[in-house]
Amino acid sequence: MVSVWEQLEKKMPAWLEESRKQARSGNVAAYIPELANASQEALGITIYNGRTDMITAGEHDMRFTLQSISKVFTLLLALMDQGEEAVFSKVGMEPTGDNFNSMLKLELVDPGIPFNPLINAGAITISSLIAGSTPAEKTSRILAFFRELTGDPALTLNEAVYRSETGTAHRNRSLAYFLKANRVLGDEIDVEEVLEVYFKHCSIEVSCSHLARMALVLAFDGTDPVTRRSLIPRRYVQIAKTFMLTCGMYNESGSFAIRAGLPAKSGVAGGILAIVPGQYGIGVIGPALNTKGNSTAGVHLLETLSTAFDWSIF
Ligand SMILES: NC(=O)CC[C@H](N)C(=O)O
Repeated sequence: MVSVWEQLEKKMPAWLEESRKQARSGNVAAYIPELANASQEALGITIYNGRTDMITAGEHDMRFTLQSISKVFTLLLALMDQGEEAVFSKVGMEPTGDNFNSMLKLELVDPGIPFNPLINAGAITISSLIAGSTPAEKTSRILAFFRELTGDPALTLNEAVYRSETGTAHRNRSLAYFLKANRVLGDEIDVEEVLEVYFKHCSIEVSCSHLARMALVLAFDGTDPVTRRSLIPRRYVQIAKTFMLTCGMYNESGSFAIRAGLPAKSGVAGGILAIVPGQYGIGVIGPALNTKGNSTAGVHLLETLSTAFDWSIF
């Protein structure tokens, strides 16, 4: 009998080329000017089971920045640093149905805390909860954690993307000042310092294999199946995976849950990290985005795979 892994290896190139056609209907993010340089037609994927070689196809070697994908892992670090109660006194647990950078509900709903840690307002709040007395110390703890998860000691920031974002992030700045006004960021917290930590973790540069490796740790409940090291408590991974399912694809999380049924997180550079629990970690890059901010071709490819192998967790 042909195994799933063998079928994946065999069929992946054709599936990838089919999904690549979807890139034409999307647009590369341009609100962070540096991201606009990415190739519209690119699509790459890496799947890892922790035992054999990774399965790769397309432009899987392409480098891109994590952007919102980093939010899952800063949430995990904040949970490890502060515990569940402290974190959820500052951010909620509900999807918004609004865009990832929306300000709307911070004003409409009382108390004005961000609805969840995966929207920008929530992730900026999470940045303020990372242990460390300076932005440099917080950033280096984040980098150390991400290096451990990817097994890559050379993982680092893309400085050009960081500078490009920090120079143009008027909306994120207003979100952060709004959080300050709502006292979600307390008196002791400097808004610019929190934003520095946030923009820096969004600018960490990866390829699909890094995403697949990070996803694999979550797929195995926080214990790296390759090194057998326990990196994250299981309870926190459970929280992160639940957020990925309900909020990870922004306000497209519902239809992605119905069509693919996998915990996943996307970023505006076009990356998607997806988990097949207990089995695989998946990393995808496709810079052309749909109107919700998700990779058009990447979403199509993940939905194709999940349907073909009945991967939905439901
Ligand atoms: N959706 C995203 O990937 C957003 C992350 C990006 N750094 C921002 O704050 O706008």
